[in-house]
Amino acid sequence: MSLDLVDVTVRPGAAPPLFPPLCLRIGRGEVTTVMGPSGIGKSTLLDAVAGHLAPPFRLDGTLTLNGTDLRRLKPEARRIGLMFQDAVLFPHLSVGDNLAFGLARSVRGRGARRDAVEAVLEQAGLAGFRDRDPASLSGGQRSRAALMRTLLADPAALLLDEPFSGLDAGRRDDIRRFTFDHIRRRNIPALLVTHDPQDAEAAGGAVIALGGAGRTGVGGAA
Ligand SMILES: Nc1ncnc2c1ncn2[C@@H]1O[C@H](COP(=O)(O)OP(=O)(O)OP(=O)(O)O)[C@@H](O)[C@H]1O
Repeated sequence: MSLDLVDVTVRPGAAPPLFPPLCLRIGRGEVTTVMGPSGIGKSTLLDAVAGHLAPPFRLDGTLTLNGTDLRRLKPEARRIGLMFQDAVLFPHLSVGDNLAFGLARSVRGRGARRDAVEAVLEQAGLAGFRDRDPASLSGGQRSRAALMRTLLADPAALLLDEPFSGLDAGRRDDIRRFTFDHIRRRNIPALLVTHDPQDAEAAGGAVIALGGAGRTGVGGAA
């Protein structure tokens, strides 16, 4: 059970690929970090995995999640959670309704949905915040709520694009630990894009430098 990339790269139309073919195997509960210079295509790689690649970009290579060919699936069928910098909560919904918005459709019934939201609020240290306006939360509280909203959708893998860079230094350590603990607890593979070596270190998994010469890769698929 893993997220596997075999000889994956992205081409803008007929132009050369943005980066040399990448091979990665990310096991359950593991976080692999992708680093590299600005413009090399890190965010575009995440778009490709999530299924949001827009023209003129084209994907080359093989992408599988737990053995399923992701390229055959529409984005919404891939069960991939996304977490970005400056996570945004819907301003017109309460914190609890924001989280319920992410809740997997498999959780049915008002009581069950409310219980699921209460449980993650508690895990996120946000017990009692259900009816609060998102604008009344600190940056760190908002980040935790946004991560929980993503996890409530019960993703089979998680993609993180500079998720901690909008946070002040004091908060960053807490949110990092919280995020990586949750990925391990959920036992899902995660792919992290960052410029911050401390993120890579805290992630604790393989670190890939995108944009070096030749084929790039780690893990069983390399
Ligand atoms: N229409 C296009 N045709 C050709 N190249 C394009 C087109 N649109 C974007 N690009 C290039 O594709 C690359 C996409 O970069 P991307 O945002 O994925 O990089 P990144 O590594 O995430 O950068 P950063 O670290 O700055 O966020 C850039 O080099 C950009 O110039």
